[in-house]
Amino acid sequence: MTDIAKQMNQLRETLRYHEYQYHVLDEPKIPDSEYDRLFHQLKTLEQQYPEFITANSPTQRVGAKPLSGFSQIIHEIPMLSLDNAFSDEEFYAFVKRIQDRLVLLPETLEFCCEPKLDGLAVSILYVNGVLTQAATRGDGSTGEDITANIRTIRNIPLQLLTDHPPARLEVRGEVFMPQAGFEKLNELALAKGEKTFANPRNAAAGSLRQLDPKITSQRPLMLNAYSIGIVEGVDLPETHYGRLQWLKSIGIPVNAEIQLCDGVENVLNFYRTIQQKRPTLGYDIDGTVLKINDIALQQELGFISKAPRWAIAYKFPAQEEMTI
Ligand SMILES: NC(=O)n1nc(-c2ccco2)nc1N
Repeated sequence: MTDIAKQMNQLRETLRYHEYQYHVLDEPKIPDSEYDRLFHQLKTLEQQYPEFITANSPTQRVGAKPLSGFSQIIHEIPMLSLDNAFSDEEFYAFVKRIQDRLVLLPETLEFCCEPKLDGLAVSILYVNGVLTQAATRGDGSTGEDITANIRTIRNIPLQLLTDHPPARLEVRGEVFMPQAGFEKLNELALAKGEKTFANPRNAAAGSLRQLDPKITSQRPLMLNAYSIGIVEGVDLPETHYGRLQWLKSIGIPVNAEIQLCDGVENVLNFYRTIQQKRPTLGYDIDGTVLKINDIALQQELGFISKAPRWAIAYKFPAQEEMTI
């Protein structure tokens, strides 16, 4: 490989490292200006030596041309929906159903507790560590191919940060728009006499459904992963929390509020703590998702038709609708 090509690959690795530090660990090691300088340096070299451009270079996030439409993708593993609870009593009933079903009941039940992000569920497939395909949840069995738009989301890595990537890894998570970005987008739209969005969830959905990736690329979208679908060629941790930590270690952003809670009272404390923090999070949530942490127990409990027996969305009381 020529020295130029080596220099370009080195720049790509450096940029990927700093993207990880900034977007996943929230611990930037360099100022944005230095990142922009490195990015511009790589962009310039790629313009001078286009033969050395790689598909997953950090400069290749925005697709060339708009699509004429979205093709359909069938989910190999259906994307499940969640049963809801709206009170402590309904959560207790959910736990009792679990206790009644488990053959060997552990002393206490450990839950992985997560904020329930109010965005759009997506599925992102990495083949040998490279972002290859992405789809909306759709009806749970079939979704729309939004690969070109997902590639433009800055905190989603175009390739996994590991020397031993799994043959296939499907990351499932929520794409959302932070409130600050939503307000700025609506101000811009108002100033340009364009339509505004009623709420960040609609703004995220509208941005992901753009046929032109250049438009999506200008929208302040983020992903937080919350589960794994297809996985081949790697031994995963045996707990849900352990799997989320593993995703984070290979470059996938995971929500910072996620906690392990042992026993029902600690789970309810988490619910109330997140409810209190809700106005300060900077993004919309509509409750929490409380999951049995042990994978073997999840598998023993299985699903009722589409929803899992091992997880429940405990929602907050409806807020008065926002008026724009
Ligand atoms: N929306 C959201 O934040 N979700 N959704 C799940 C989920 C849906 C199905 C299994 O897990 N988990 C979280 N944190």
